Amino acid sequence: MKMLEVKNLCISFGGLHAVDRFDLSIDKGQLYGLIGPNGAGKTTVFNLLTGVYKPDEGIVKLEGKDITGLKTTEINKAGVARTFQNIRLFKEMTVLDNVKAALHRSYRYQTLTGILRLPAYYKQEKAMDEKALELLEVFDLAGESEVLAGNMPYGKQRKLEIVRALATNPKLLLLDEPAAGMNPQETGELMETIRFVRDNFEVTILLIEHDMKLVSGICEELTVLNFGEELTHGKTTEVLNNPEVIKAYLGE
Ligand SMILES: Nc1ncnc2c1ncn2[C@@H]1O[C@H](COP(=O)(O)OP(=O)(O)OP(=O)(O)O)[C@@H](O)[C@H]1O
Repeated sequence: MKMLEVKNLCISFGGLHAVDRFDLSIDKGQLYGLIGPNGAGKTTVFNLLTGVYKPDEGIVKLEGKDITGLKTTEINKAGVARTFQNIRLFKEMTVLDNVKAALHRSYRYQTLTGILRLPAYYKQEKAMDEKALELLEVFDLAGESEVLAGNMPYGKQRKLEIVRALATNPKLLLLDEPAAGMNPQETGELMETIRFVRDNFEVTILLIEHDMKLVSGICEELTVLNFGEELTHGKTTEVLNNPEVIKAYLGE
């Protein structure tokens, strides 16, 4: 069974077909790329997959389960997590608390337990501390657990975003331009991190990226969007050598 199966996804804003008859099929454990020129509709696809927008038409299935049109929280619960083009961290909170905020979704105590600070509350807080630190250790961020997220270097903030997404225990991780604003060294480290995540967290990854070095370095297959429609899809090297794709990027 496919991890993600998208058929005939469509959404228009006014007269603009932002995403038009879009199909996507991703196997479990794949590292898949969604590329295309600026304004092609890539982020809109992510917004449709995560329930930010409801599609006008089409169907989205996660491991065979229809998740089309569900709310963002329901889709996250079903196993889809994402990061954003612009970093969205709680910059005034510590690195540890950022991860704990994401974990809260899976560790739910009764409101009263929290308000009255009953023993169950402390037990769960401790469990969350341990889980968050464990995750941070895996990503070599445990040493900075008490640092304010906004004070960390850019590359580490991006890494923390991925940790926060993983804290929700996803089957499918969507990364929106994870290398945006990174220097070549940070991008190189990010590629290692993404591969590591795929191999060690049993997660399937779909990423949007403009950095072709990253795309060709880690994506096994690609779909190219152009003006809201699929231009082509297939193995990464074949797609990147396709004259139509080169033309779309050069804007000829
Ligand atoms: N909420 C909205 N209302 C109106 N138009 C929108 C909305 N969201 C996206 N669009 C339009 O849909 C088109 C696709 O935008 P989108 O952000 O998905 O492109 P993209 O491929 O992610 O671009 P980039 O690579 O520059 O991030 C654009 O023309 C954009 O202006």
